[in-house]
Parts: sequence; C-alpha cells; structure tokens
Amino acid sequence: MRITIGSDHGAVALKEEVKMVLKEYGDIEVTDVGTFGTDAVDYPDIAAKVCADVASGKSDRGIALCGTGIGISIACNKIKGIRCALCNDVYSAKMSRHHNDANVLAMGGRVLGFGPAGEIVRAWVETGFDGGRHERRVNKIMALEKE
Ligand SMILES: O=C[C@H](O)[C@H](O)[C@H](O)COP(=O)(O)O
Repeated sequence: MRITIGSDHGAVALKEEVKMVLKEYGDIEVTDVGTFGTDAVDYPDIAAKVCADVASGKSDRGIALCGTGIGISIACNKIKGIRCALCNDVYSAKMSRHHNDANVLAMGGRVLGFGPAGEIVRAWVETGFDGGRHERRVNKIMALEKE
C-alpha cells in the first residue's frame, strides 16, 4: 500500500508517530509532503498535496493531520475523488473503511495522544470496504461531485 501523509504545524509530532506506526508494517510506502517544522503553514495547502497524490493514483490512501483534524478534513473533502474521514476513535476509523471506503484519514494532533492515534491508524489501514449496499451509497456520494 502507498500512503501520502501531511500535516500542518499543529500535528508535526503526530505525523512522525504515525510514520513510525506505518513503518512497522514493512510493506507500506510512505510519502511525506510536510510540513517539517514548527513554522505555521495553512492546512488547505497540505490537504491539496496529500489529496493530489490520492486523486491521481500516485498513492492508494492519504493521512491528513492538523491541530483538530477538522480544517484539513473539510479541505480534503473539497477535492474530487476524496472521501476523508475525521476519526478520533477506533470504531469510527473501522467504519469509515467498512461503510464509507474512506481514502483519506484525518486526525487532530491537539486532540489525540500518540497511543490512541496509533490504534486508529492500524484499524484504518487494516480494514477493508464492505461493498454491497455501501457501494451504492458511496457511488451516490461521488455523484454529488458532478452536480
Ligand atoms: O482546523 C484547523 C486546525 O486545527 C489548525 O491546525 C489550526 O487552526 C491552526 O491554528 P493556529 O494557527 O492557531 O496554530
């Protein structure tokens, strides 16, 4: 699996922790689009970089982080082809894959501790899409982009 990850200044430390979790798998190729320091950056710019990789197929999925996860998830969901789920718990992370086929995970660096965030990432990476009735609904979500 190829994953592009990015964060604003509010989640740089979390981004490093998430990368360590992804590295444990051994077969996940991670692209880090920044930011790399504590200087303030604008989360829509990071959302655009993460989602460009997912929408183009360069990456299979994306992980987008900011202080709360709210701003970057809103921005990601403006981009065609993206279904970004803001998840602060493992159940939501699993369901975002089972039912929504979320291709971008958002989390908040000022919300989550490293332990819970790691569990969320593992659940999200390891869970598949159920299809069936959920495929119909996801297709309707994607059709909304064309309106
Ligand atoms: O939803 C937005 C994110 O939480 C941002 O990380 C946050 O707004 C950045 O705030 P500040 O510029 O005060 O660090």
